Amino acid sequence: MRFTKMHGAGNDFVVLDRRDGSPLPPRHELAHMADRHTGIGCDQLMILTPAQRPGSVAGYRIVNQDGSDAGQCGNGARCLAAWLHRDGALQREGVLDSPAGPVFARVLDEGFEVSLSAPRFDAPSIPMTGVSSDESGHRLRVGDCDVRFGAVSMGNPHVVIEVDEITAAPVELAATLQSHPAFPGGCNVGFVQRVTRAHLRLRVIERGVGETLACGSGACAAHAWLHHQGRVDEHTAIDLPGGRLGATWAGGREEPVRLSGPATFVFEGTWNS
Ligand SMILES: N[C@H](CCC[C@H](N)C(=O)O)C(=O)O
Repeated sequence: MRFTKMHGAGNDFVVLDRRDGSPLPPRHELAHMADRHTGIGCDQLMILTPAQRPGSVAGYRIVNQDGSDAGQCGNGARCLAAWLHRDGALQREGVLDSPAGPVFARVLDEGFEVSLSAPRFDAPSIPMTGVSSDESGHRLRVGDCDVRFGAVSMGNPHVVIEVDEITAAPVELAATLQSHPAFPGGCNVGFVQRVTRAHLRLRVIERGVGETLACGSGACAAHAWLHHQGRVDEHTAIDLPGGRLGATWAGGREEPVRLSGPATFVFEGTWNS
């Protein structure tokens, strides 16, 4: 089975081409491919599938390192745009059918951009239940801590916790939040430091993976949440441990969040199943 290893700001992927509609390998085999010790190693497998809508370039599915499905993956979508561009299937721009709906992909002079869905902040969209909320956000008791956070669906669930200093973020809270009954589908947990109205620092502990070097939908969620609170401008540069991403959203209810950044080819290979 041919595969391509890629990364976007250190968030790494195994890309499989199933645009011919052939069946996917079983889930345990996908998790084996993602394993960093006994497999190829990646945060997510990005699987190209046949287009679902007339005019779309391709569809895709996302499988986390632990074999679970995800509804969206911003950096993975950017890497697929780069893959399809190299393949000749995507010229300057085109639509990809993601599990969360259409994603508009664009080749930039430097890097690749995708327009993910409009952010959703309501509890059922996350999904999230049993938390106390006011206009400044949500709160949840986790052990001795009163955790205040934002919640955003980017097609996948994100908790956004603002911290004063990213190096001192209480990342150990993430595991408890991820398995908390308040989030029946689990969640990705981002810790964000607002440096200025146009510059953020972010770390994301991903559902189904652990801490990643970057998370595109997490970057969009952090930007959208802070913009929703009136605390950042329309565009932010977001520094993650693996590199810089850009997020753009001016607050329109149906306006997609745009995510830009690098998409890099690492190697091609054959997996012997
Ligand atoms: N790395 C991805 C997110 C994967 C999402 C996944 N961990 C989940 O929602 O379960 C990104 O760039 O958006």
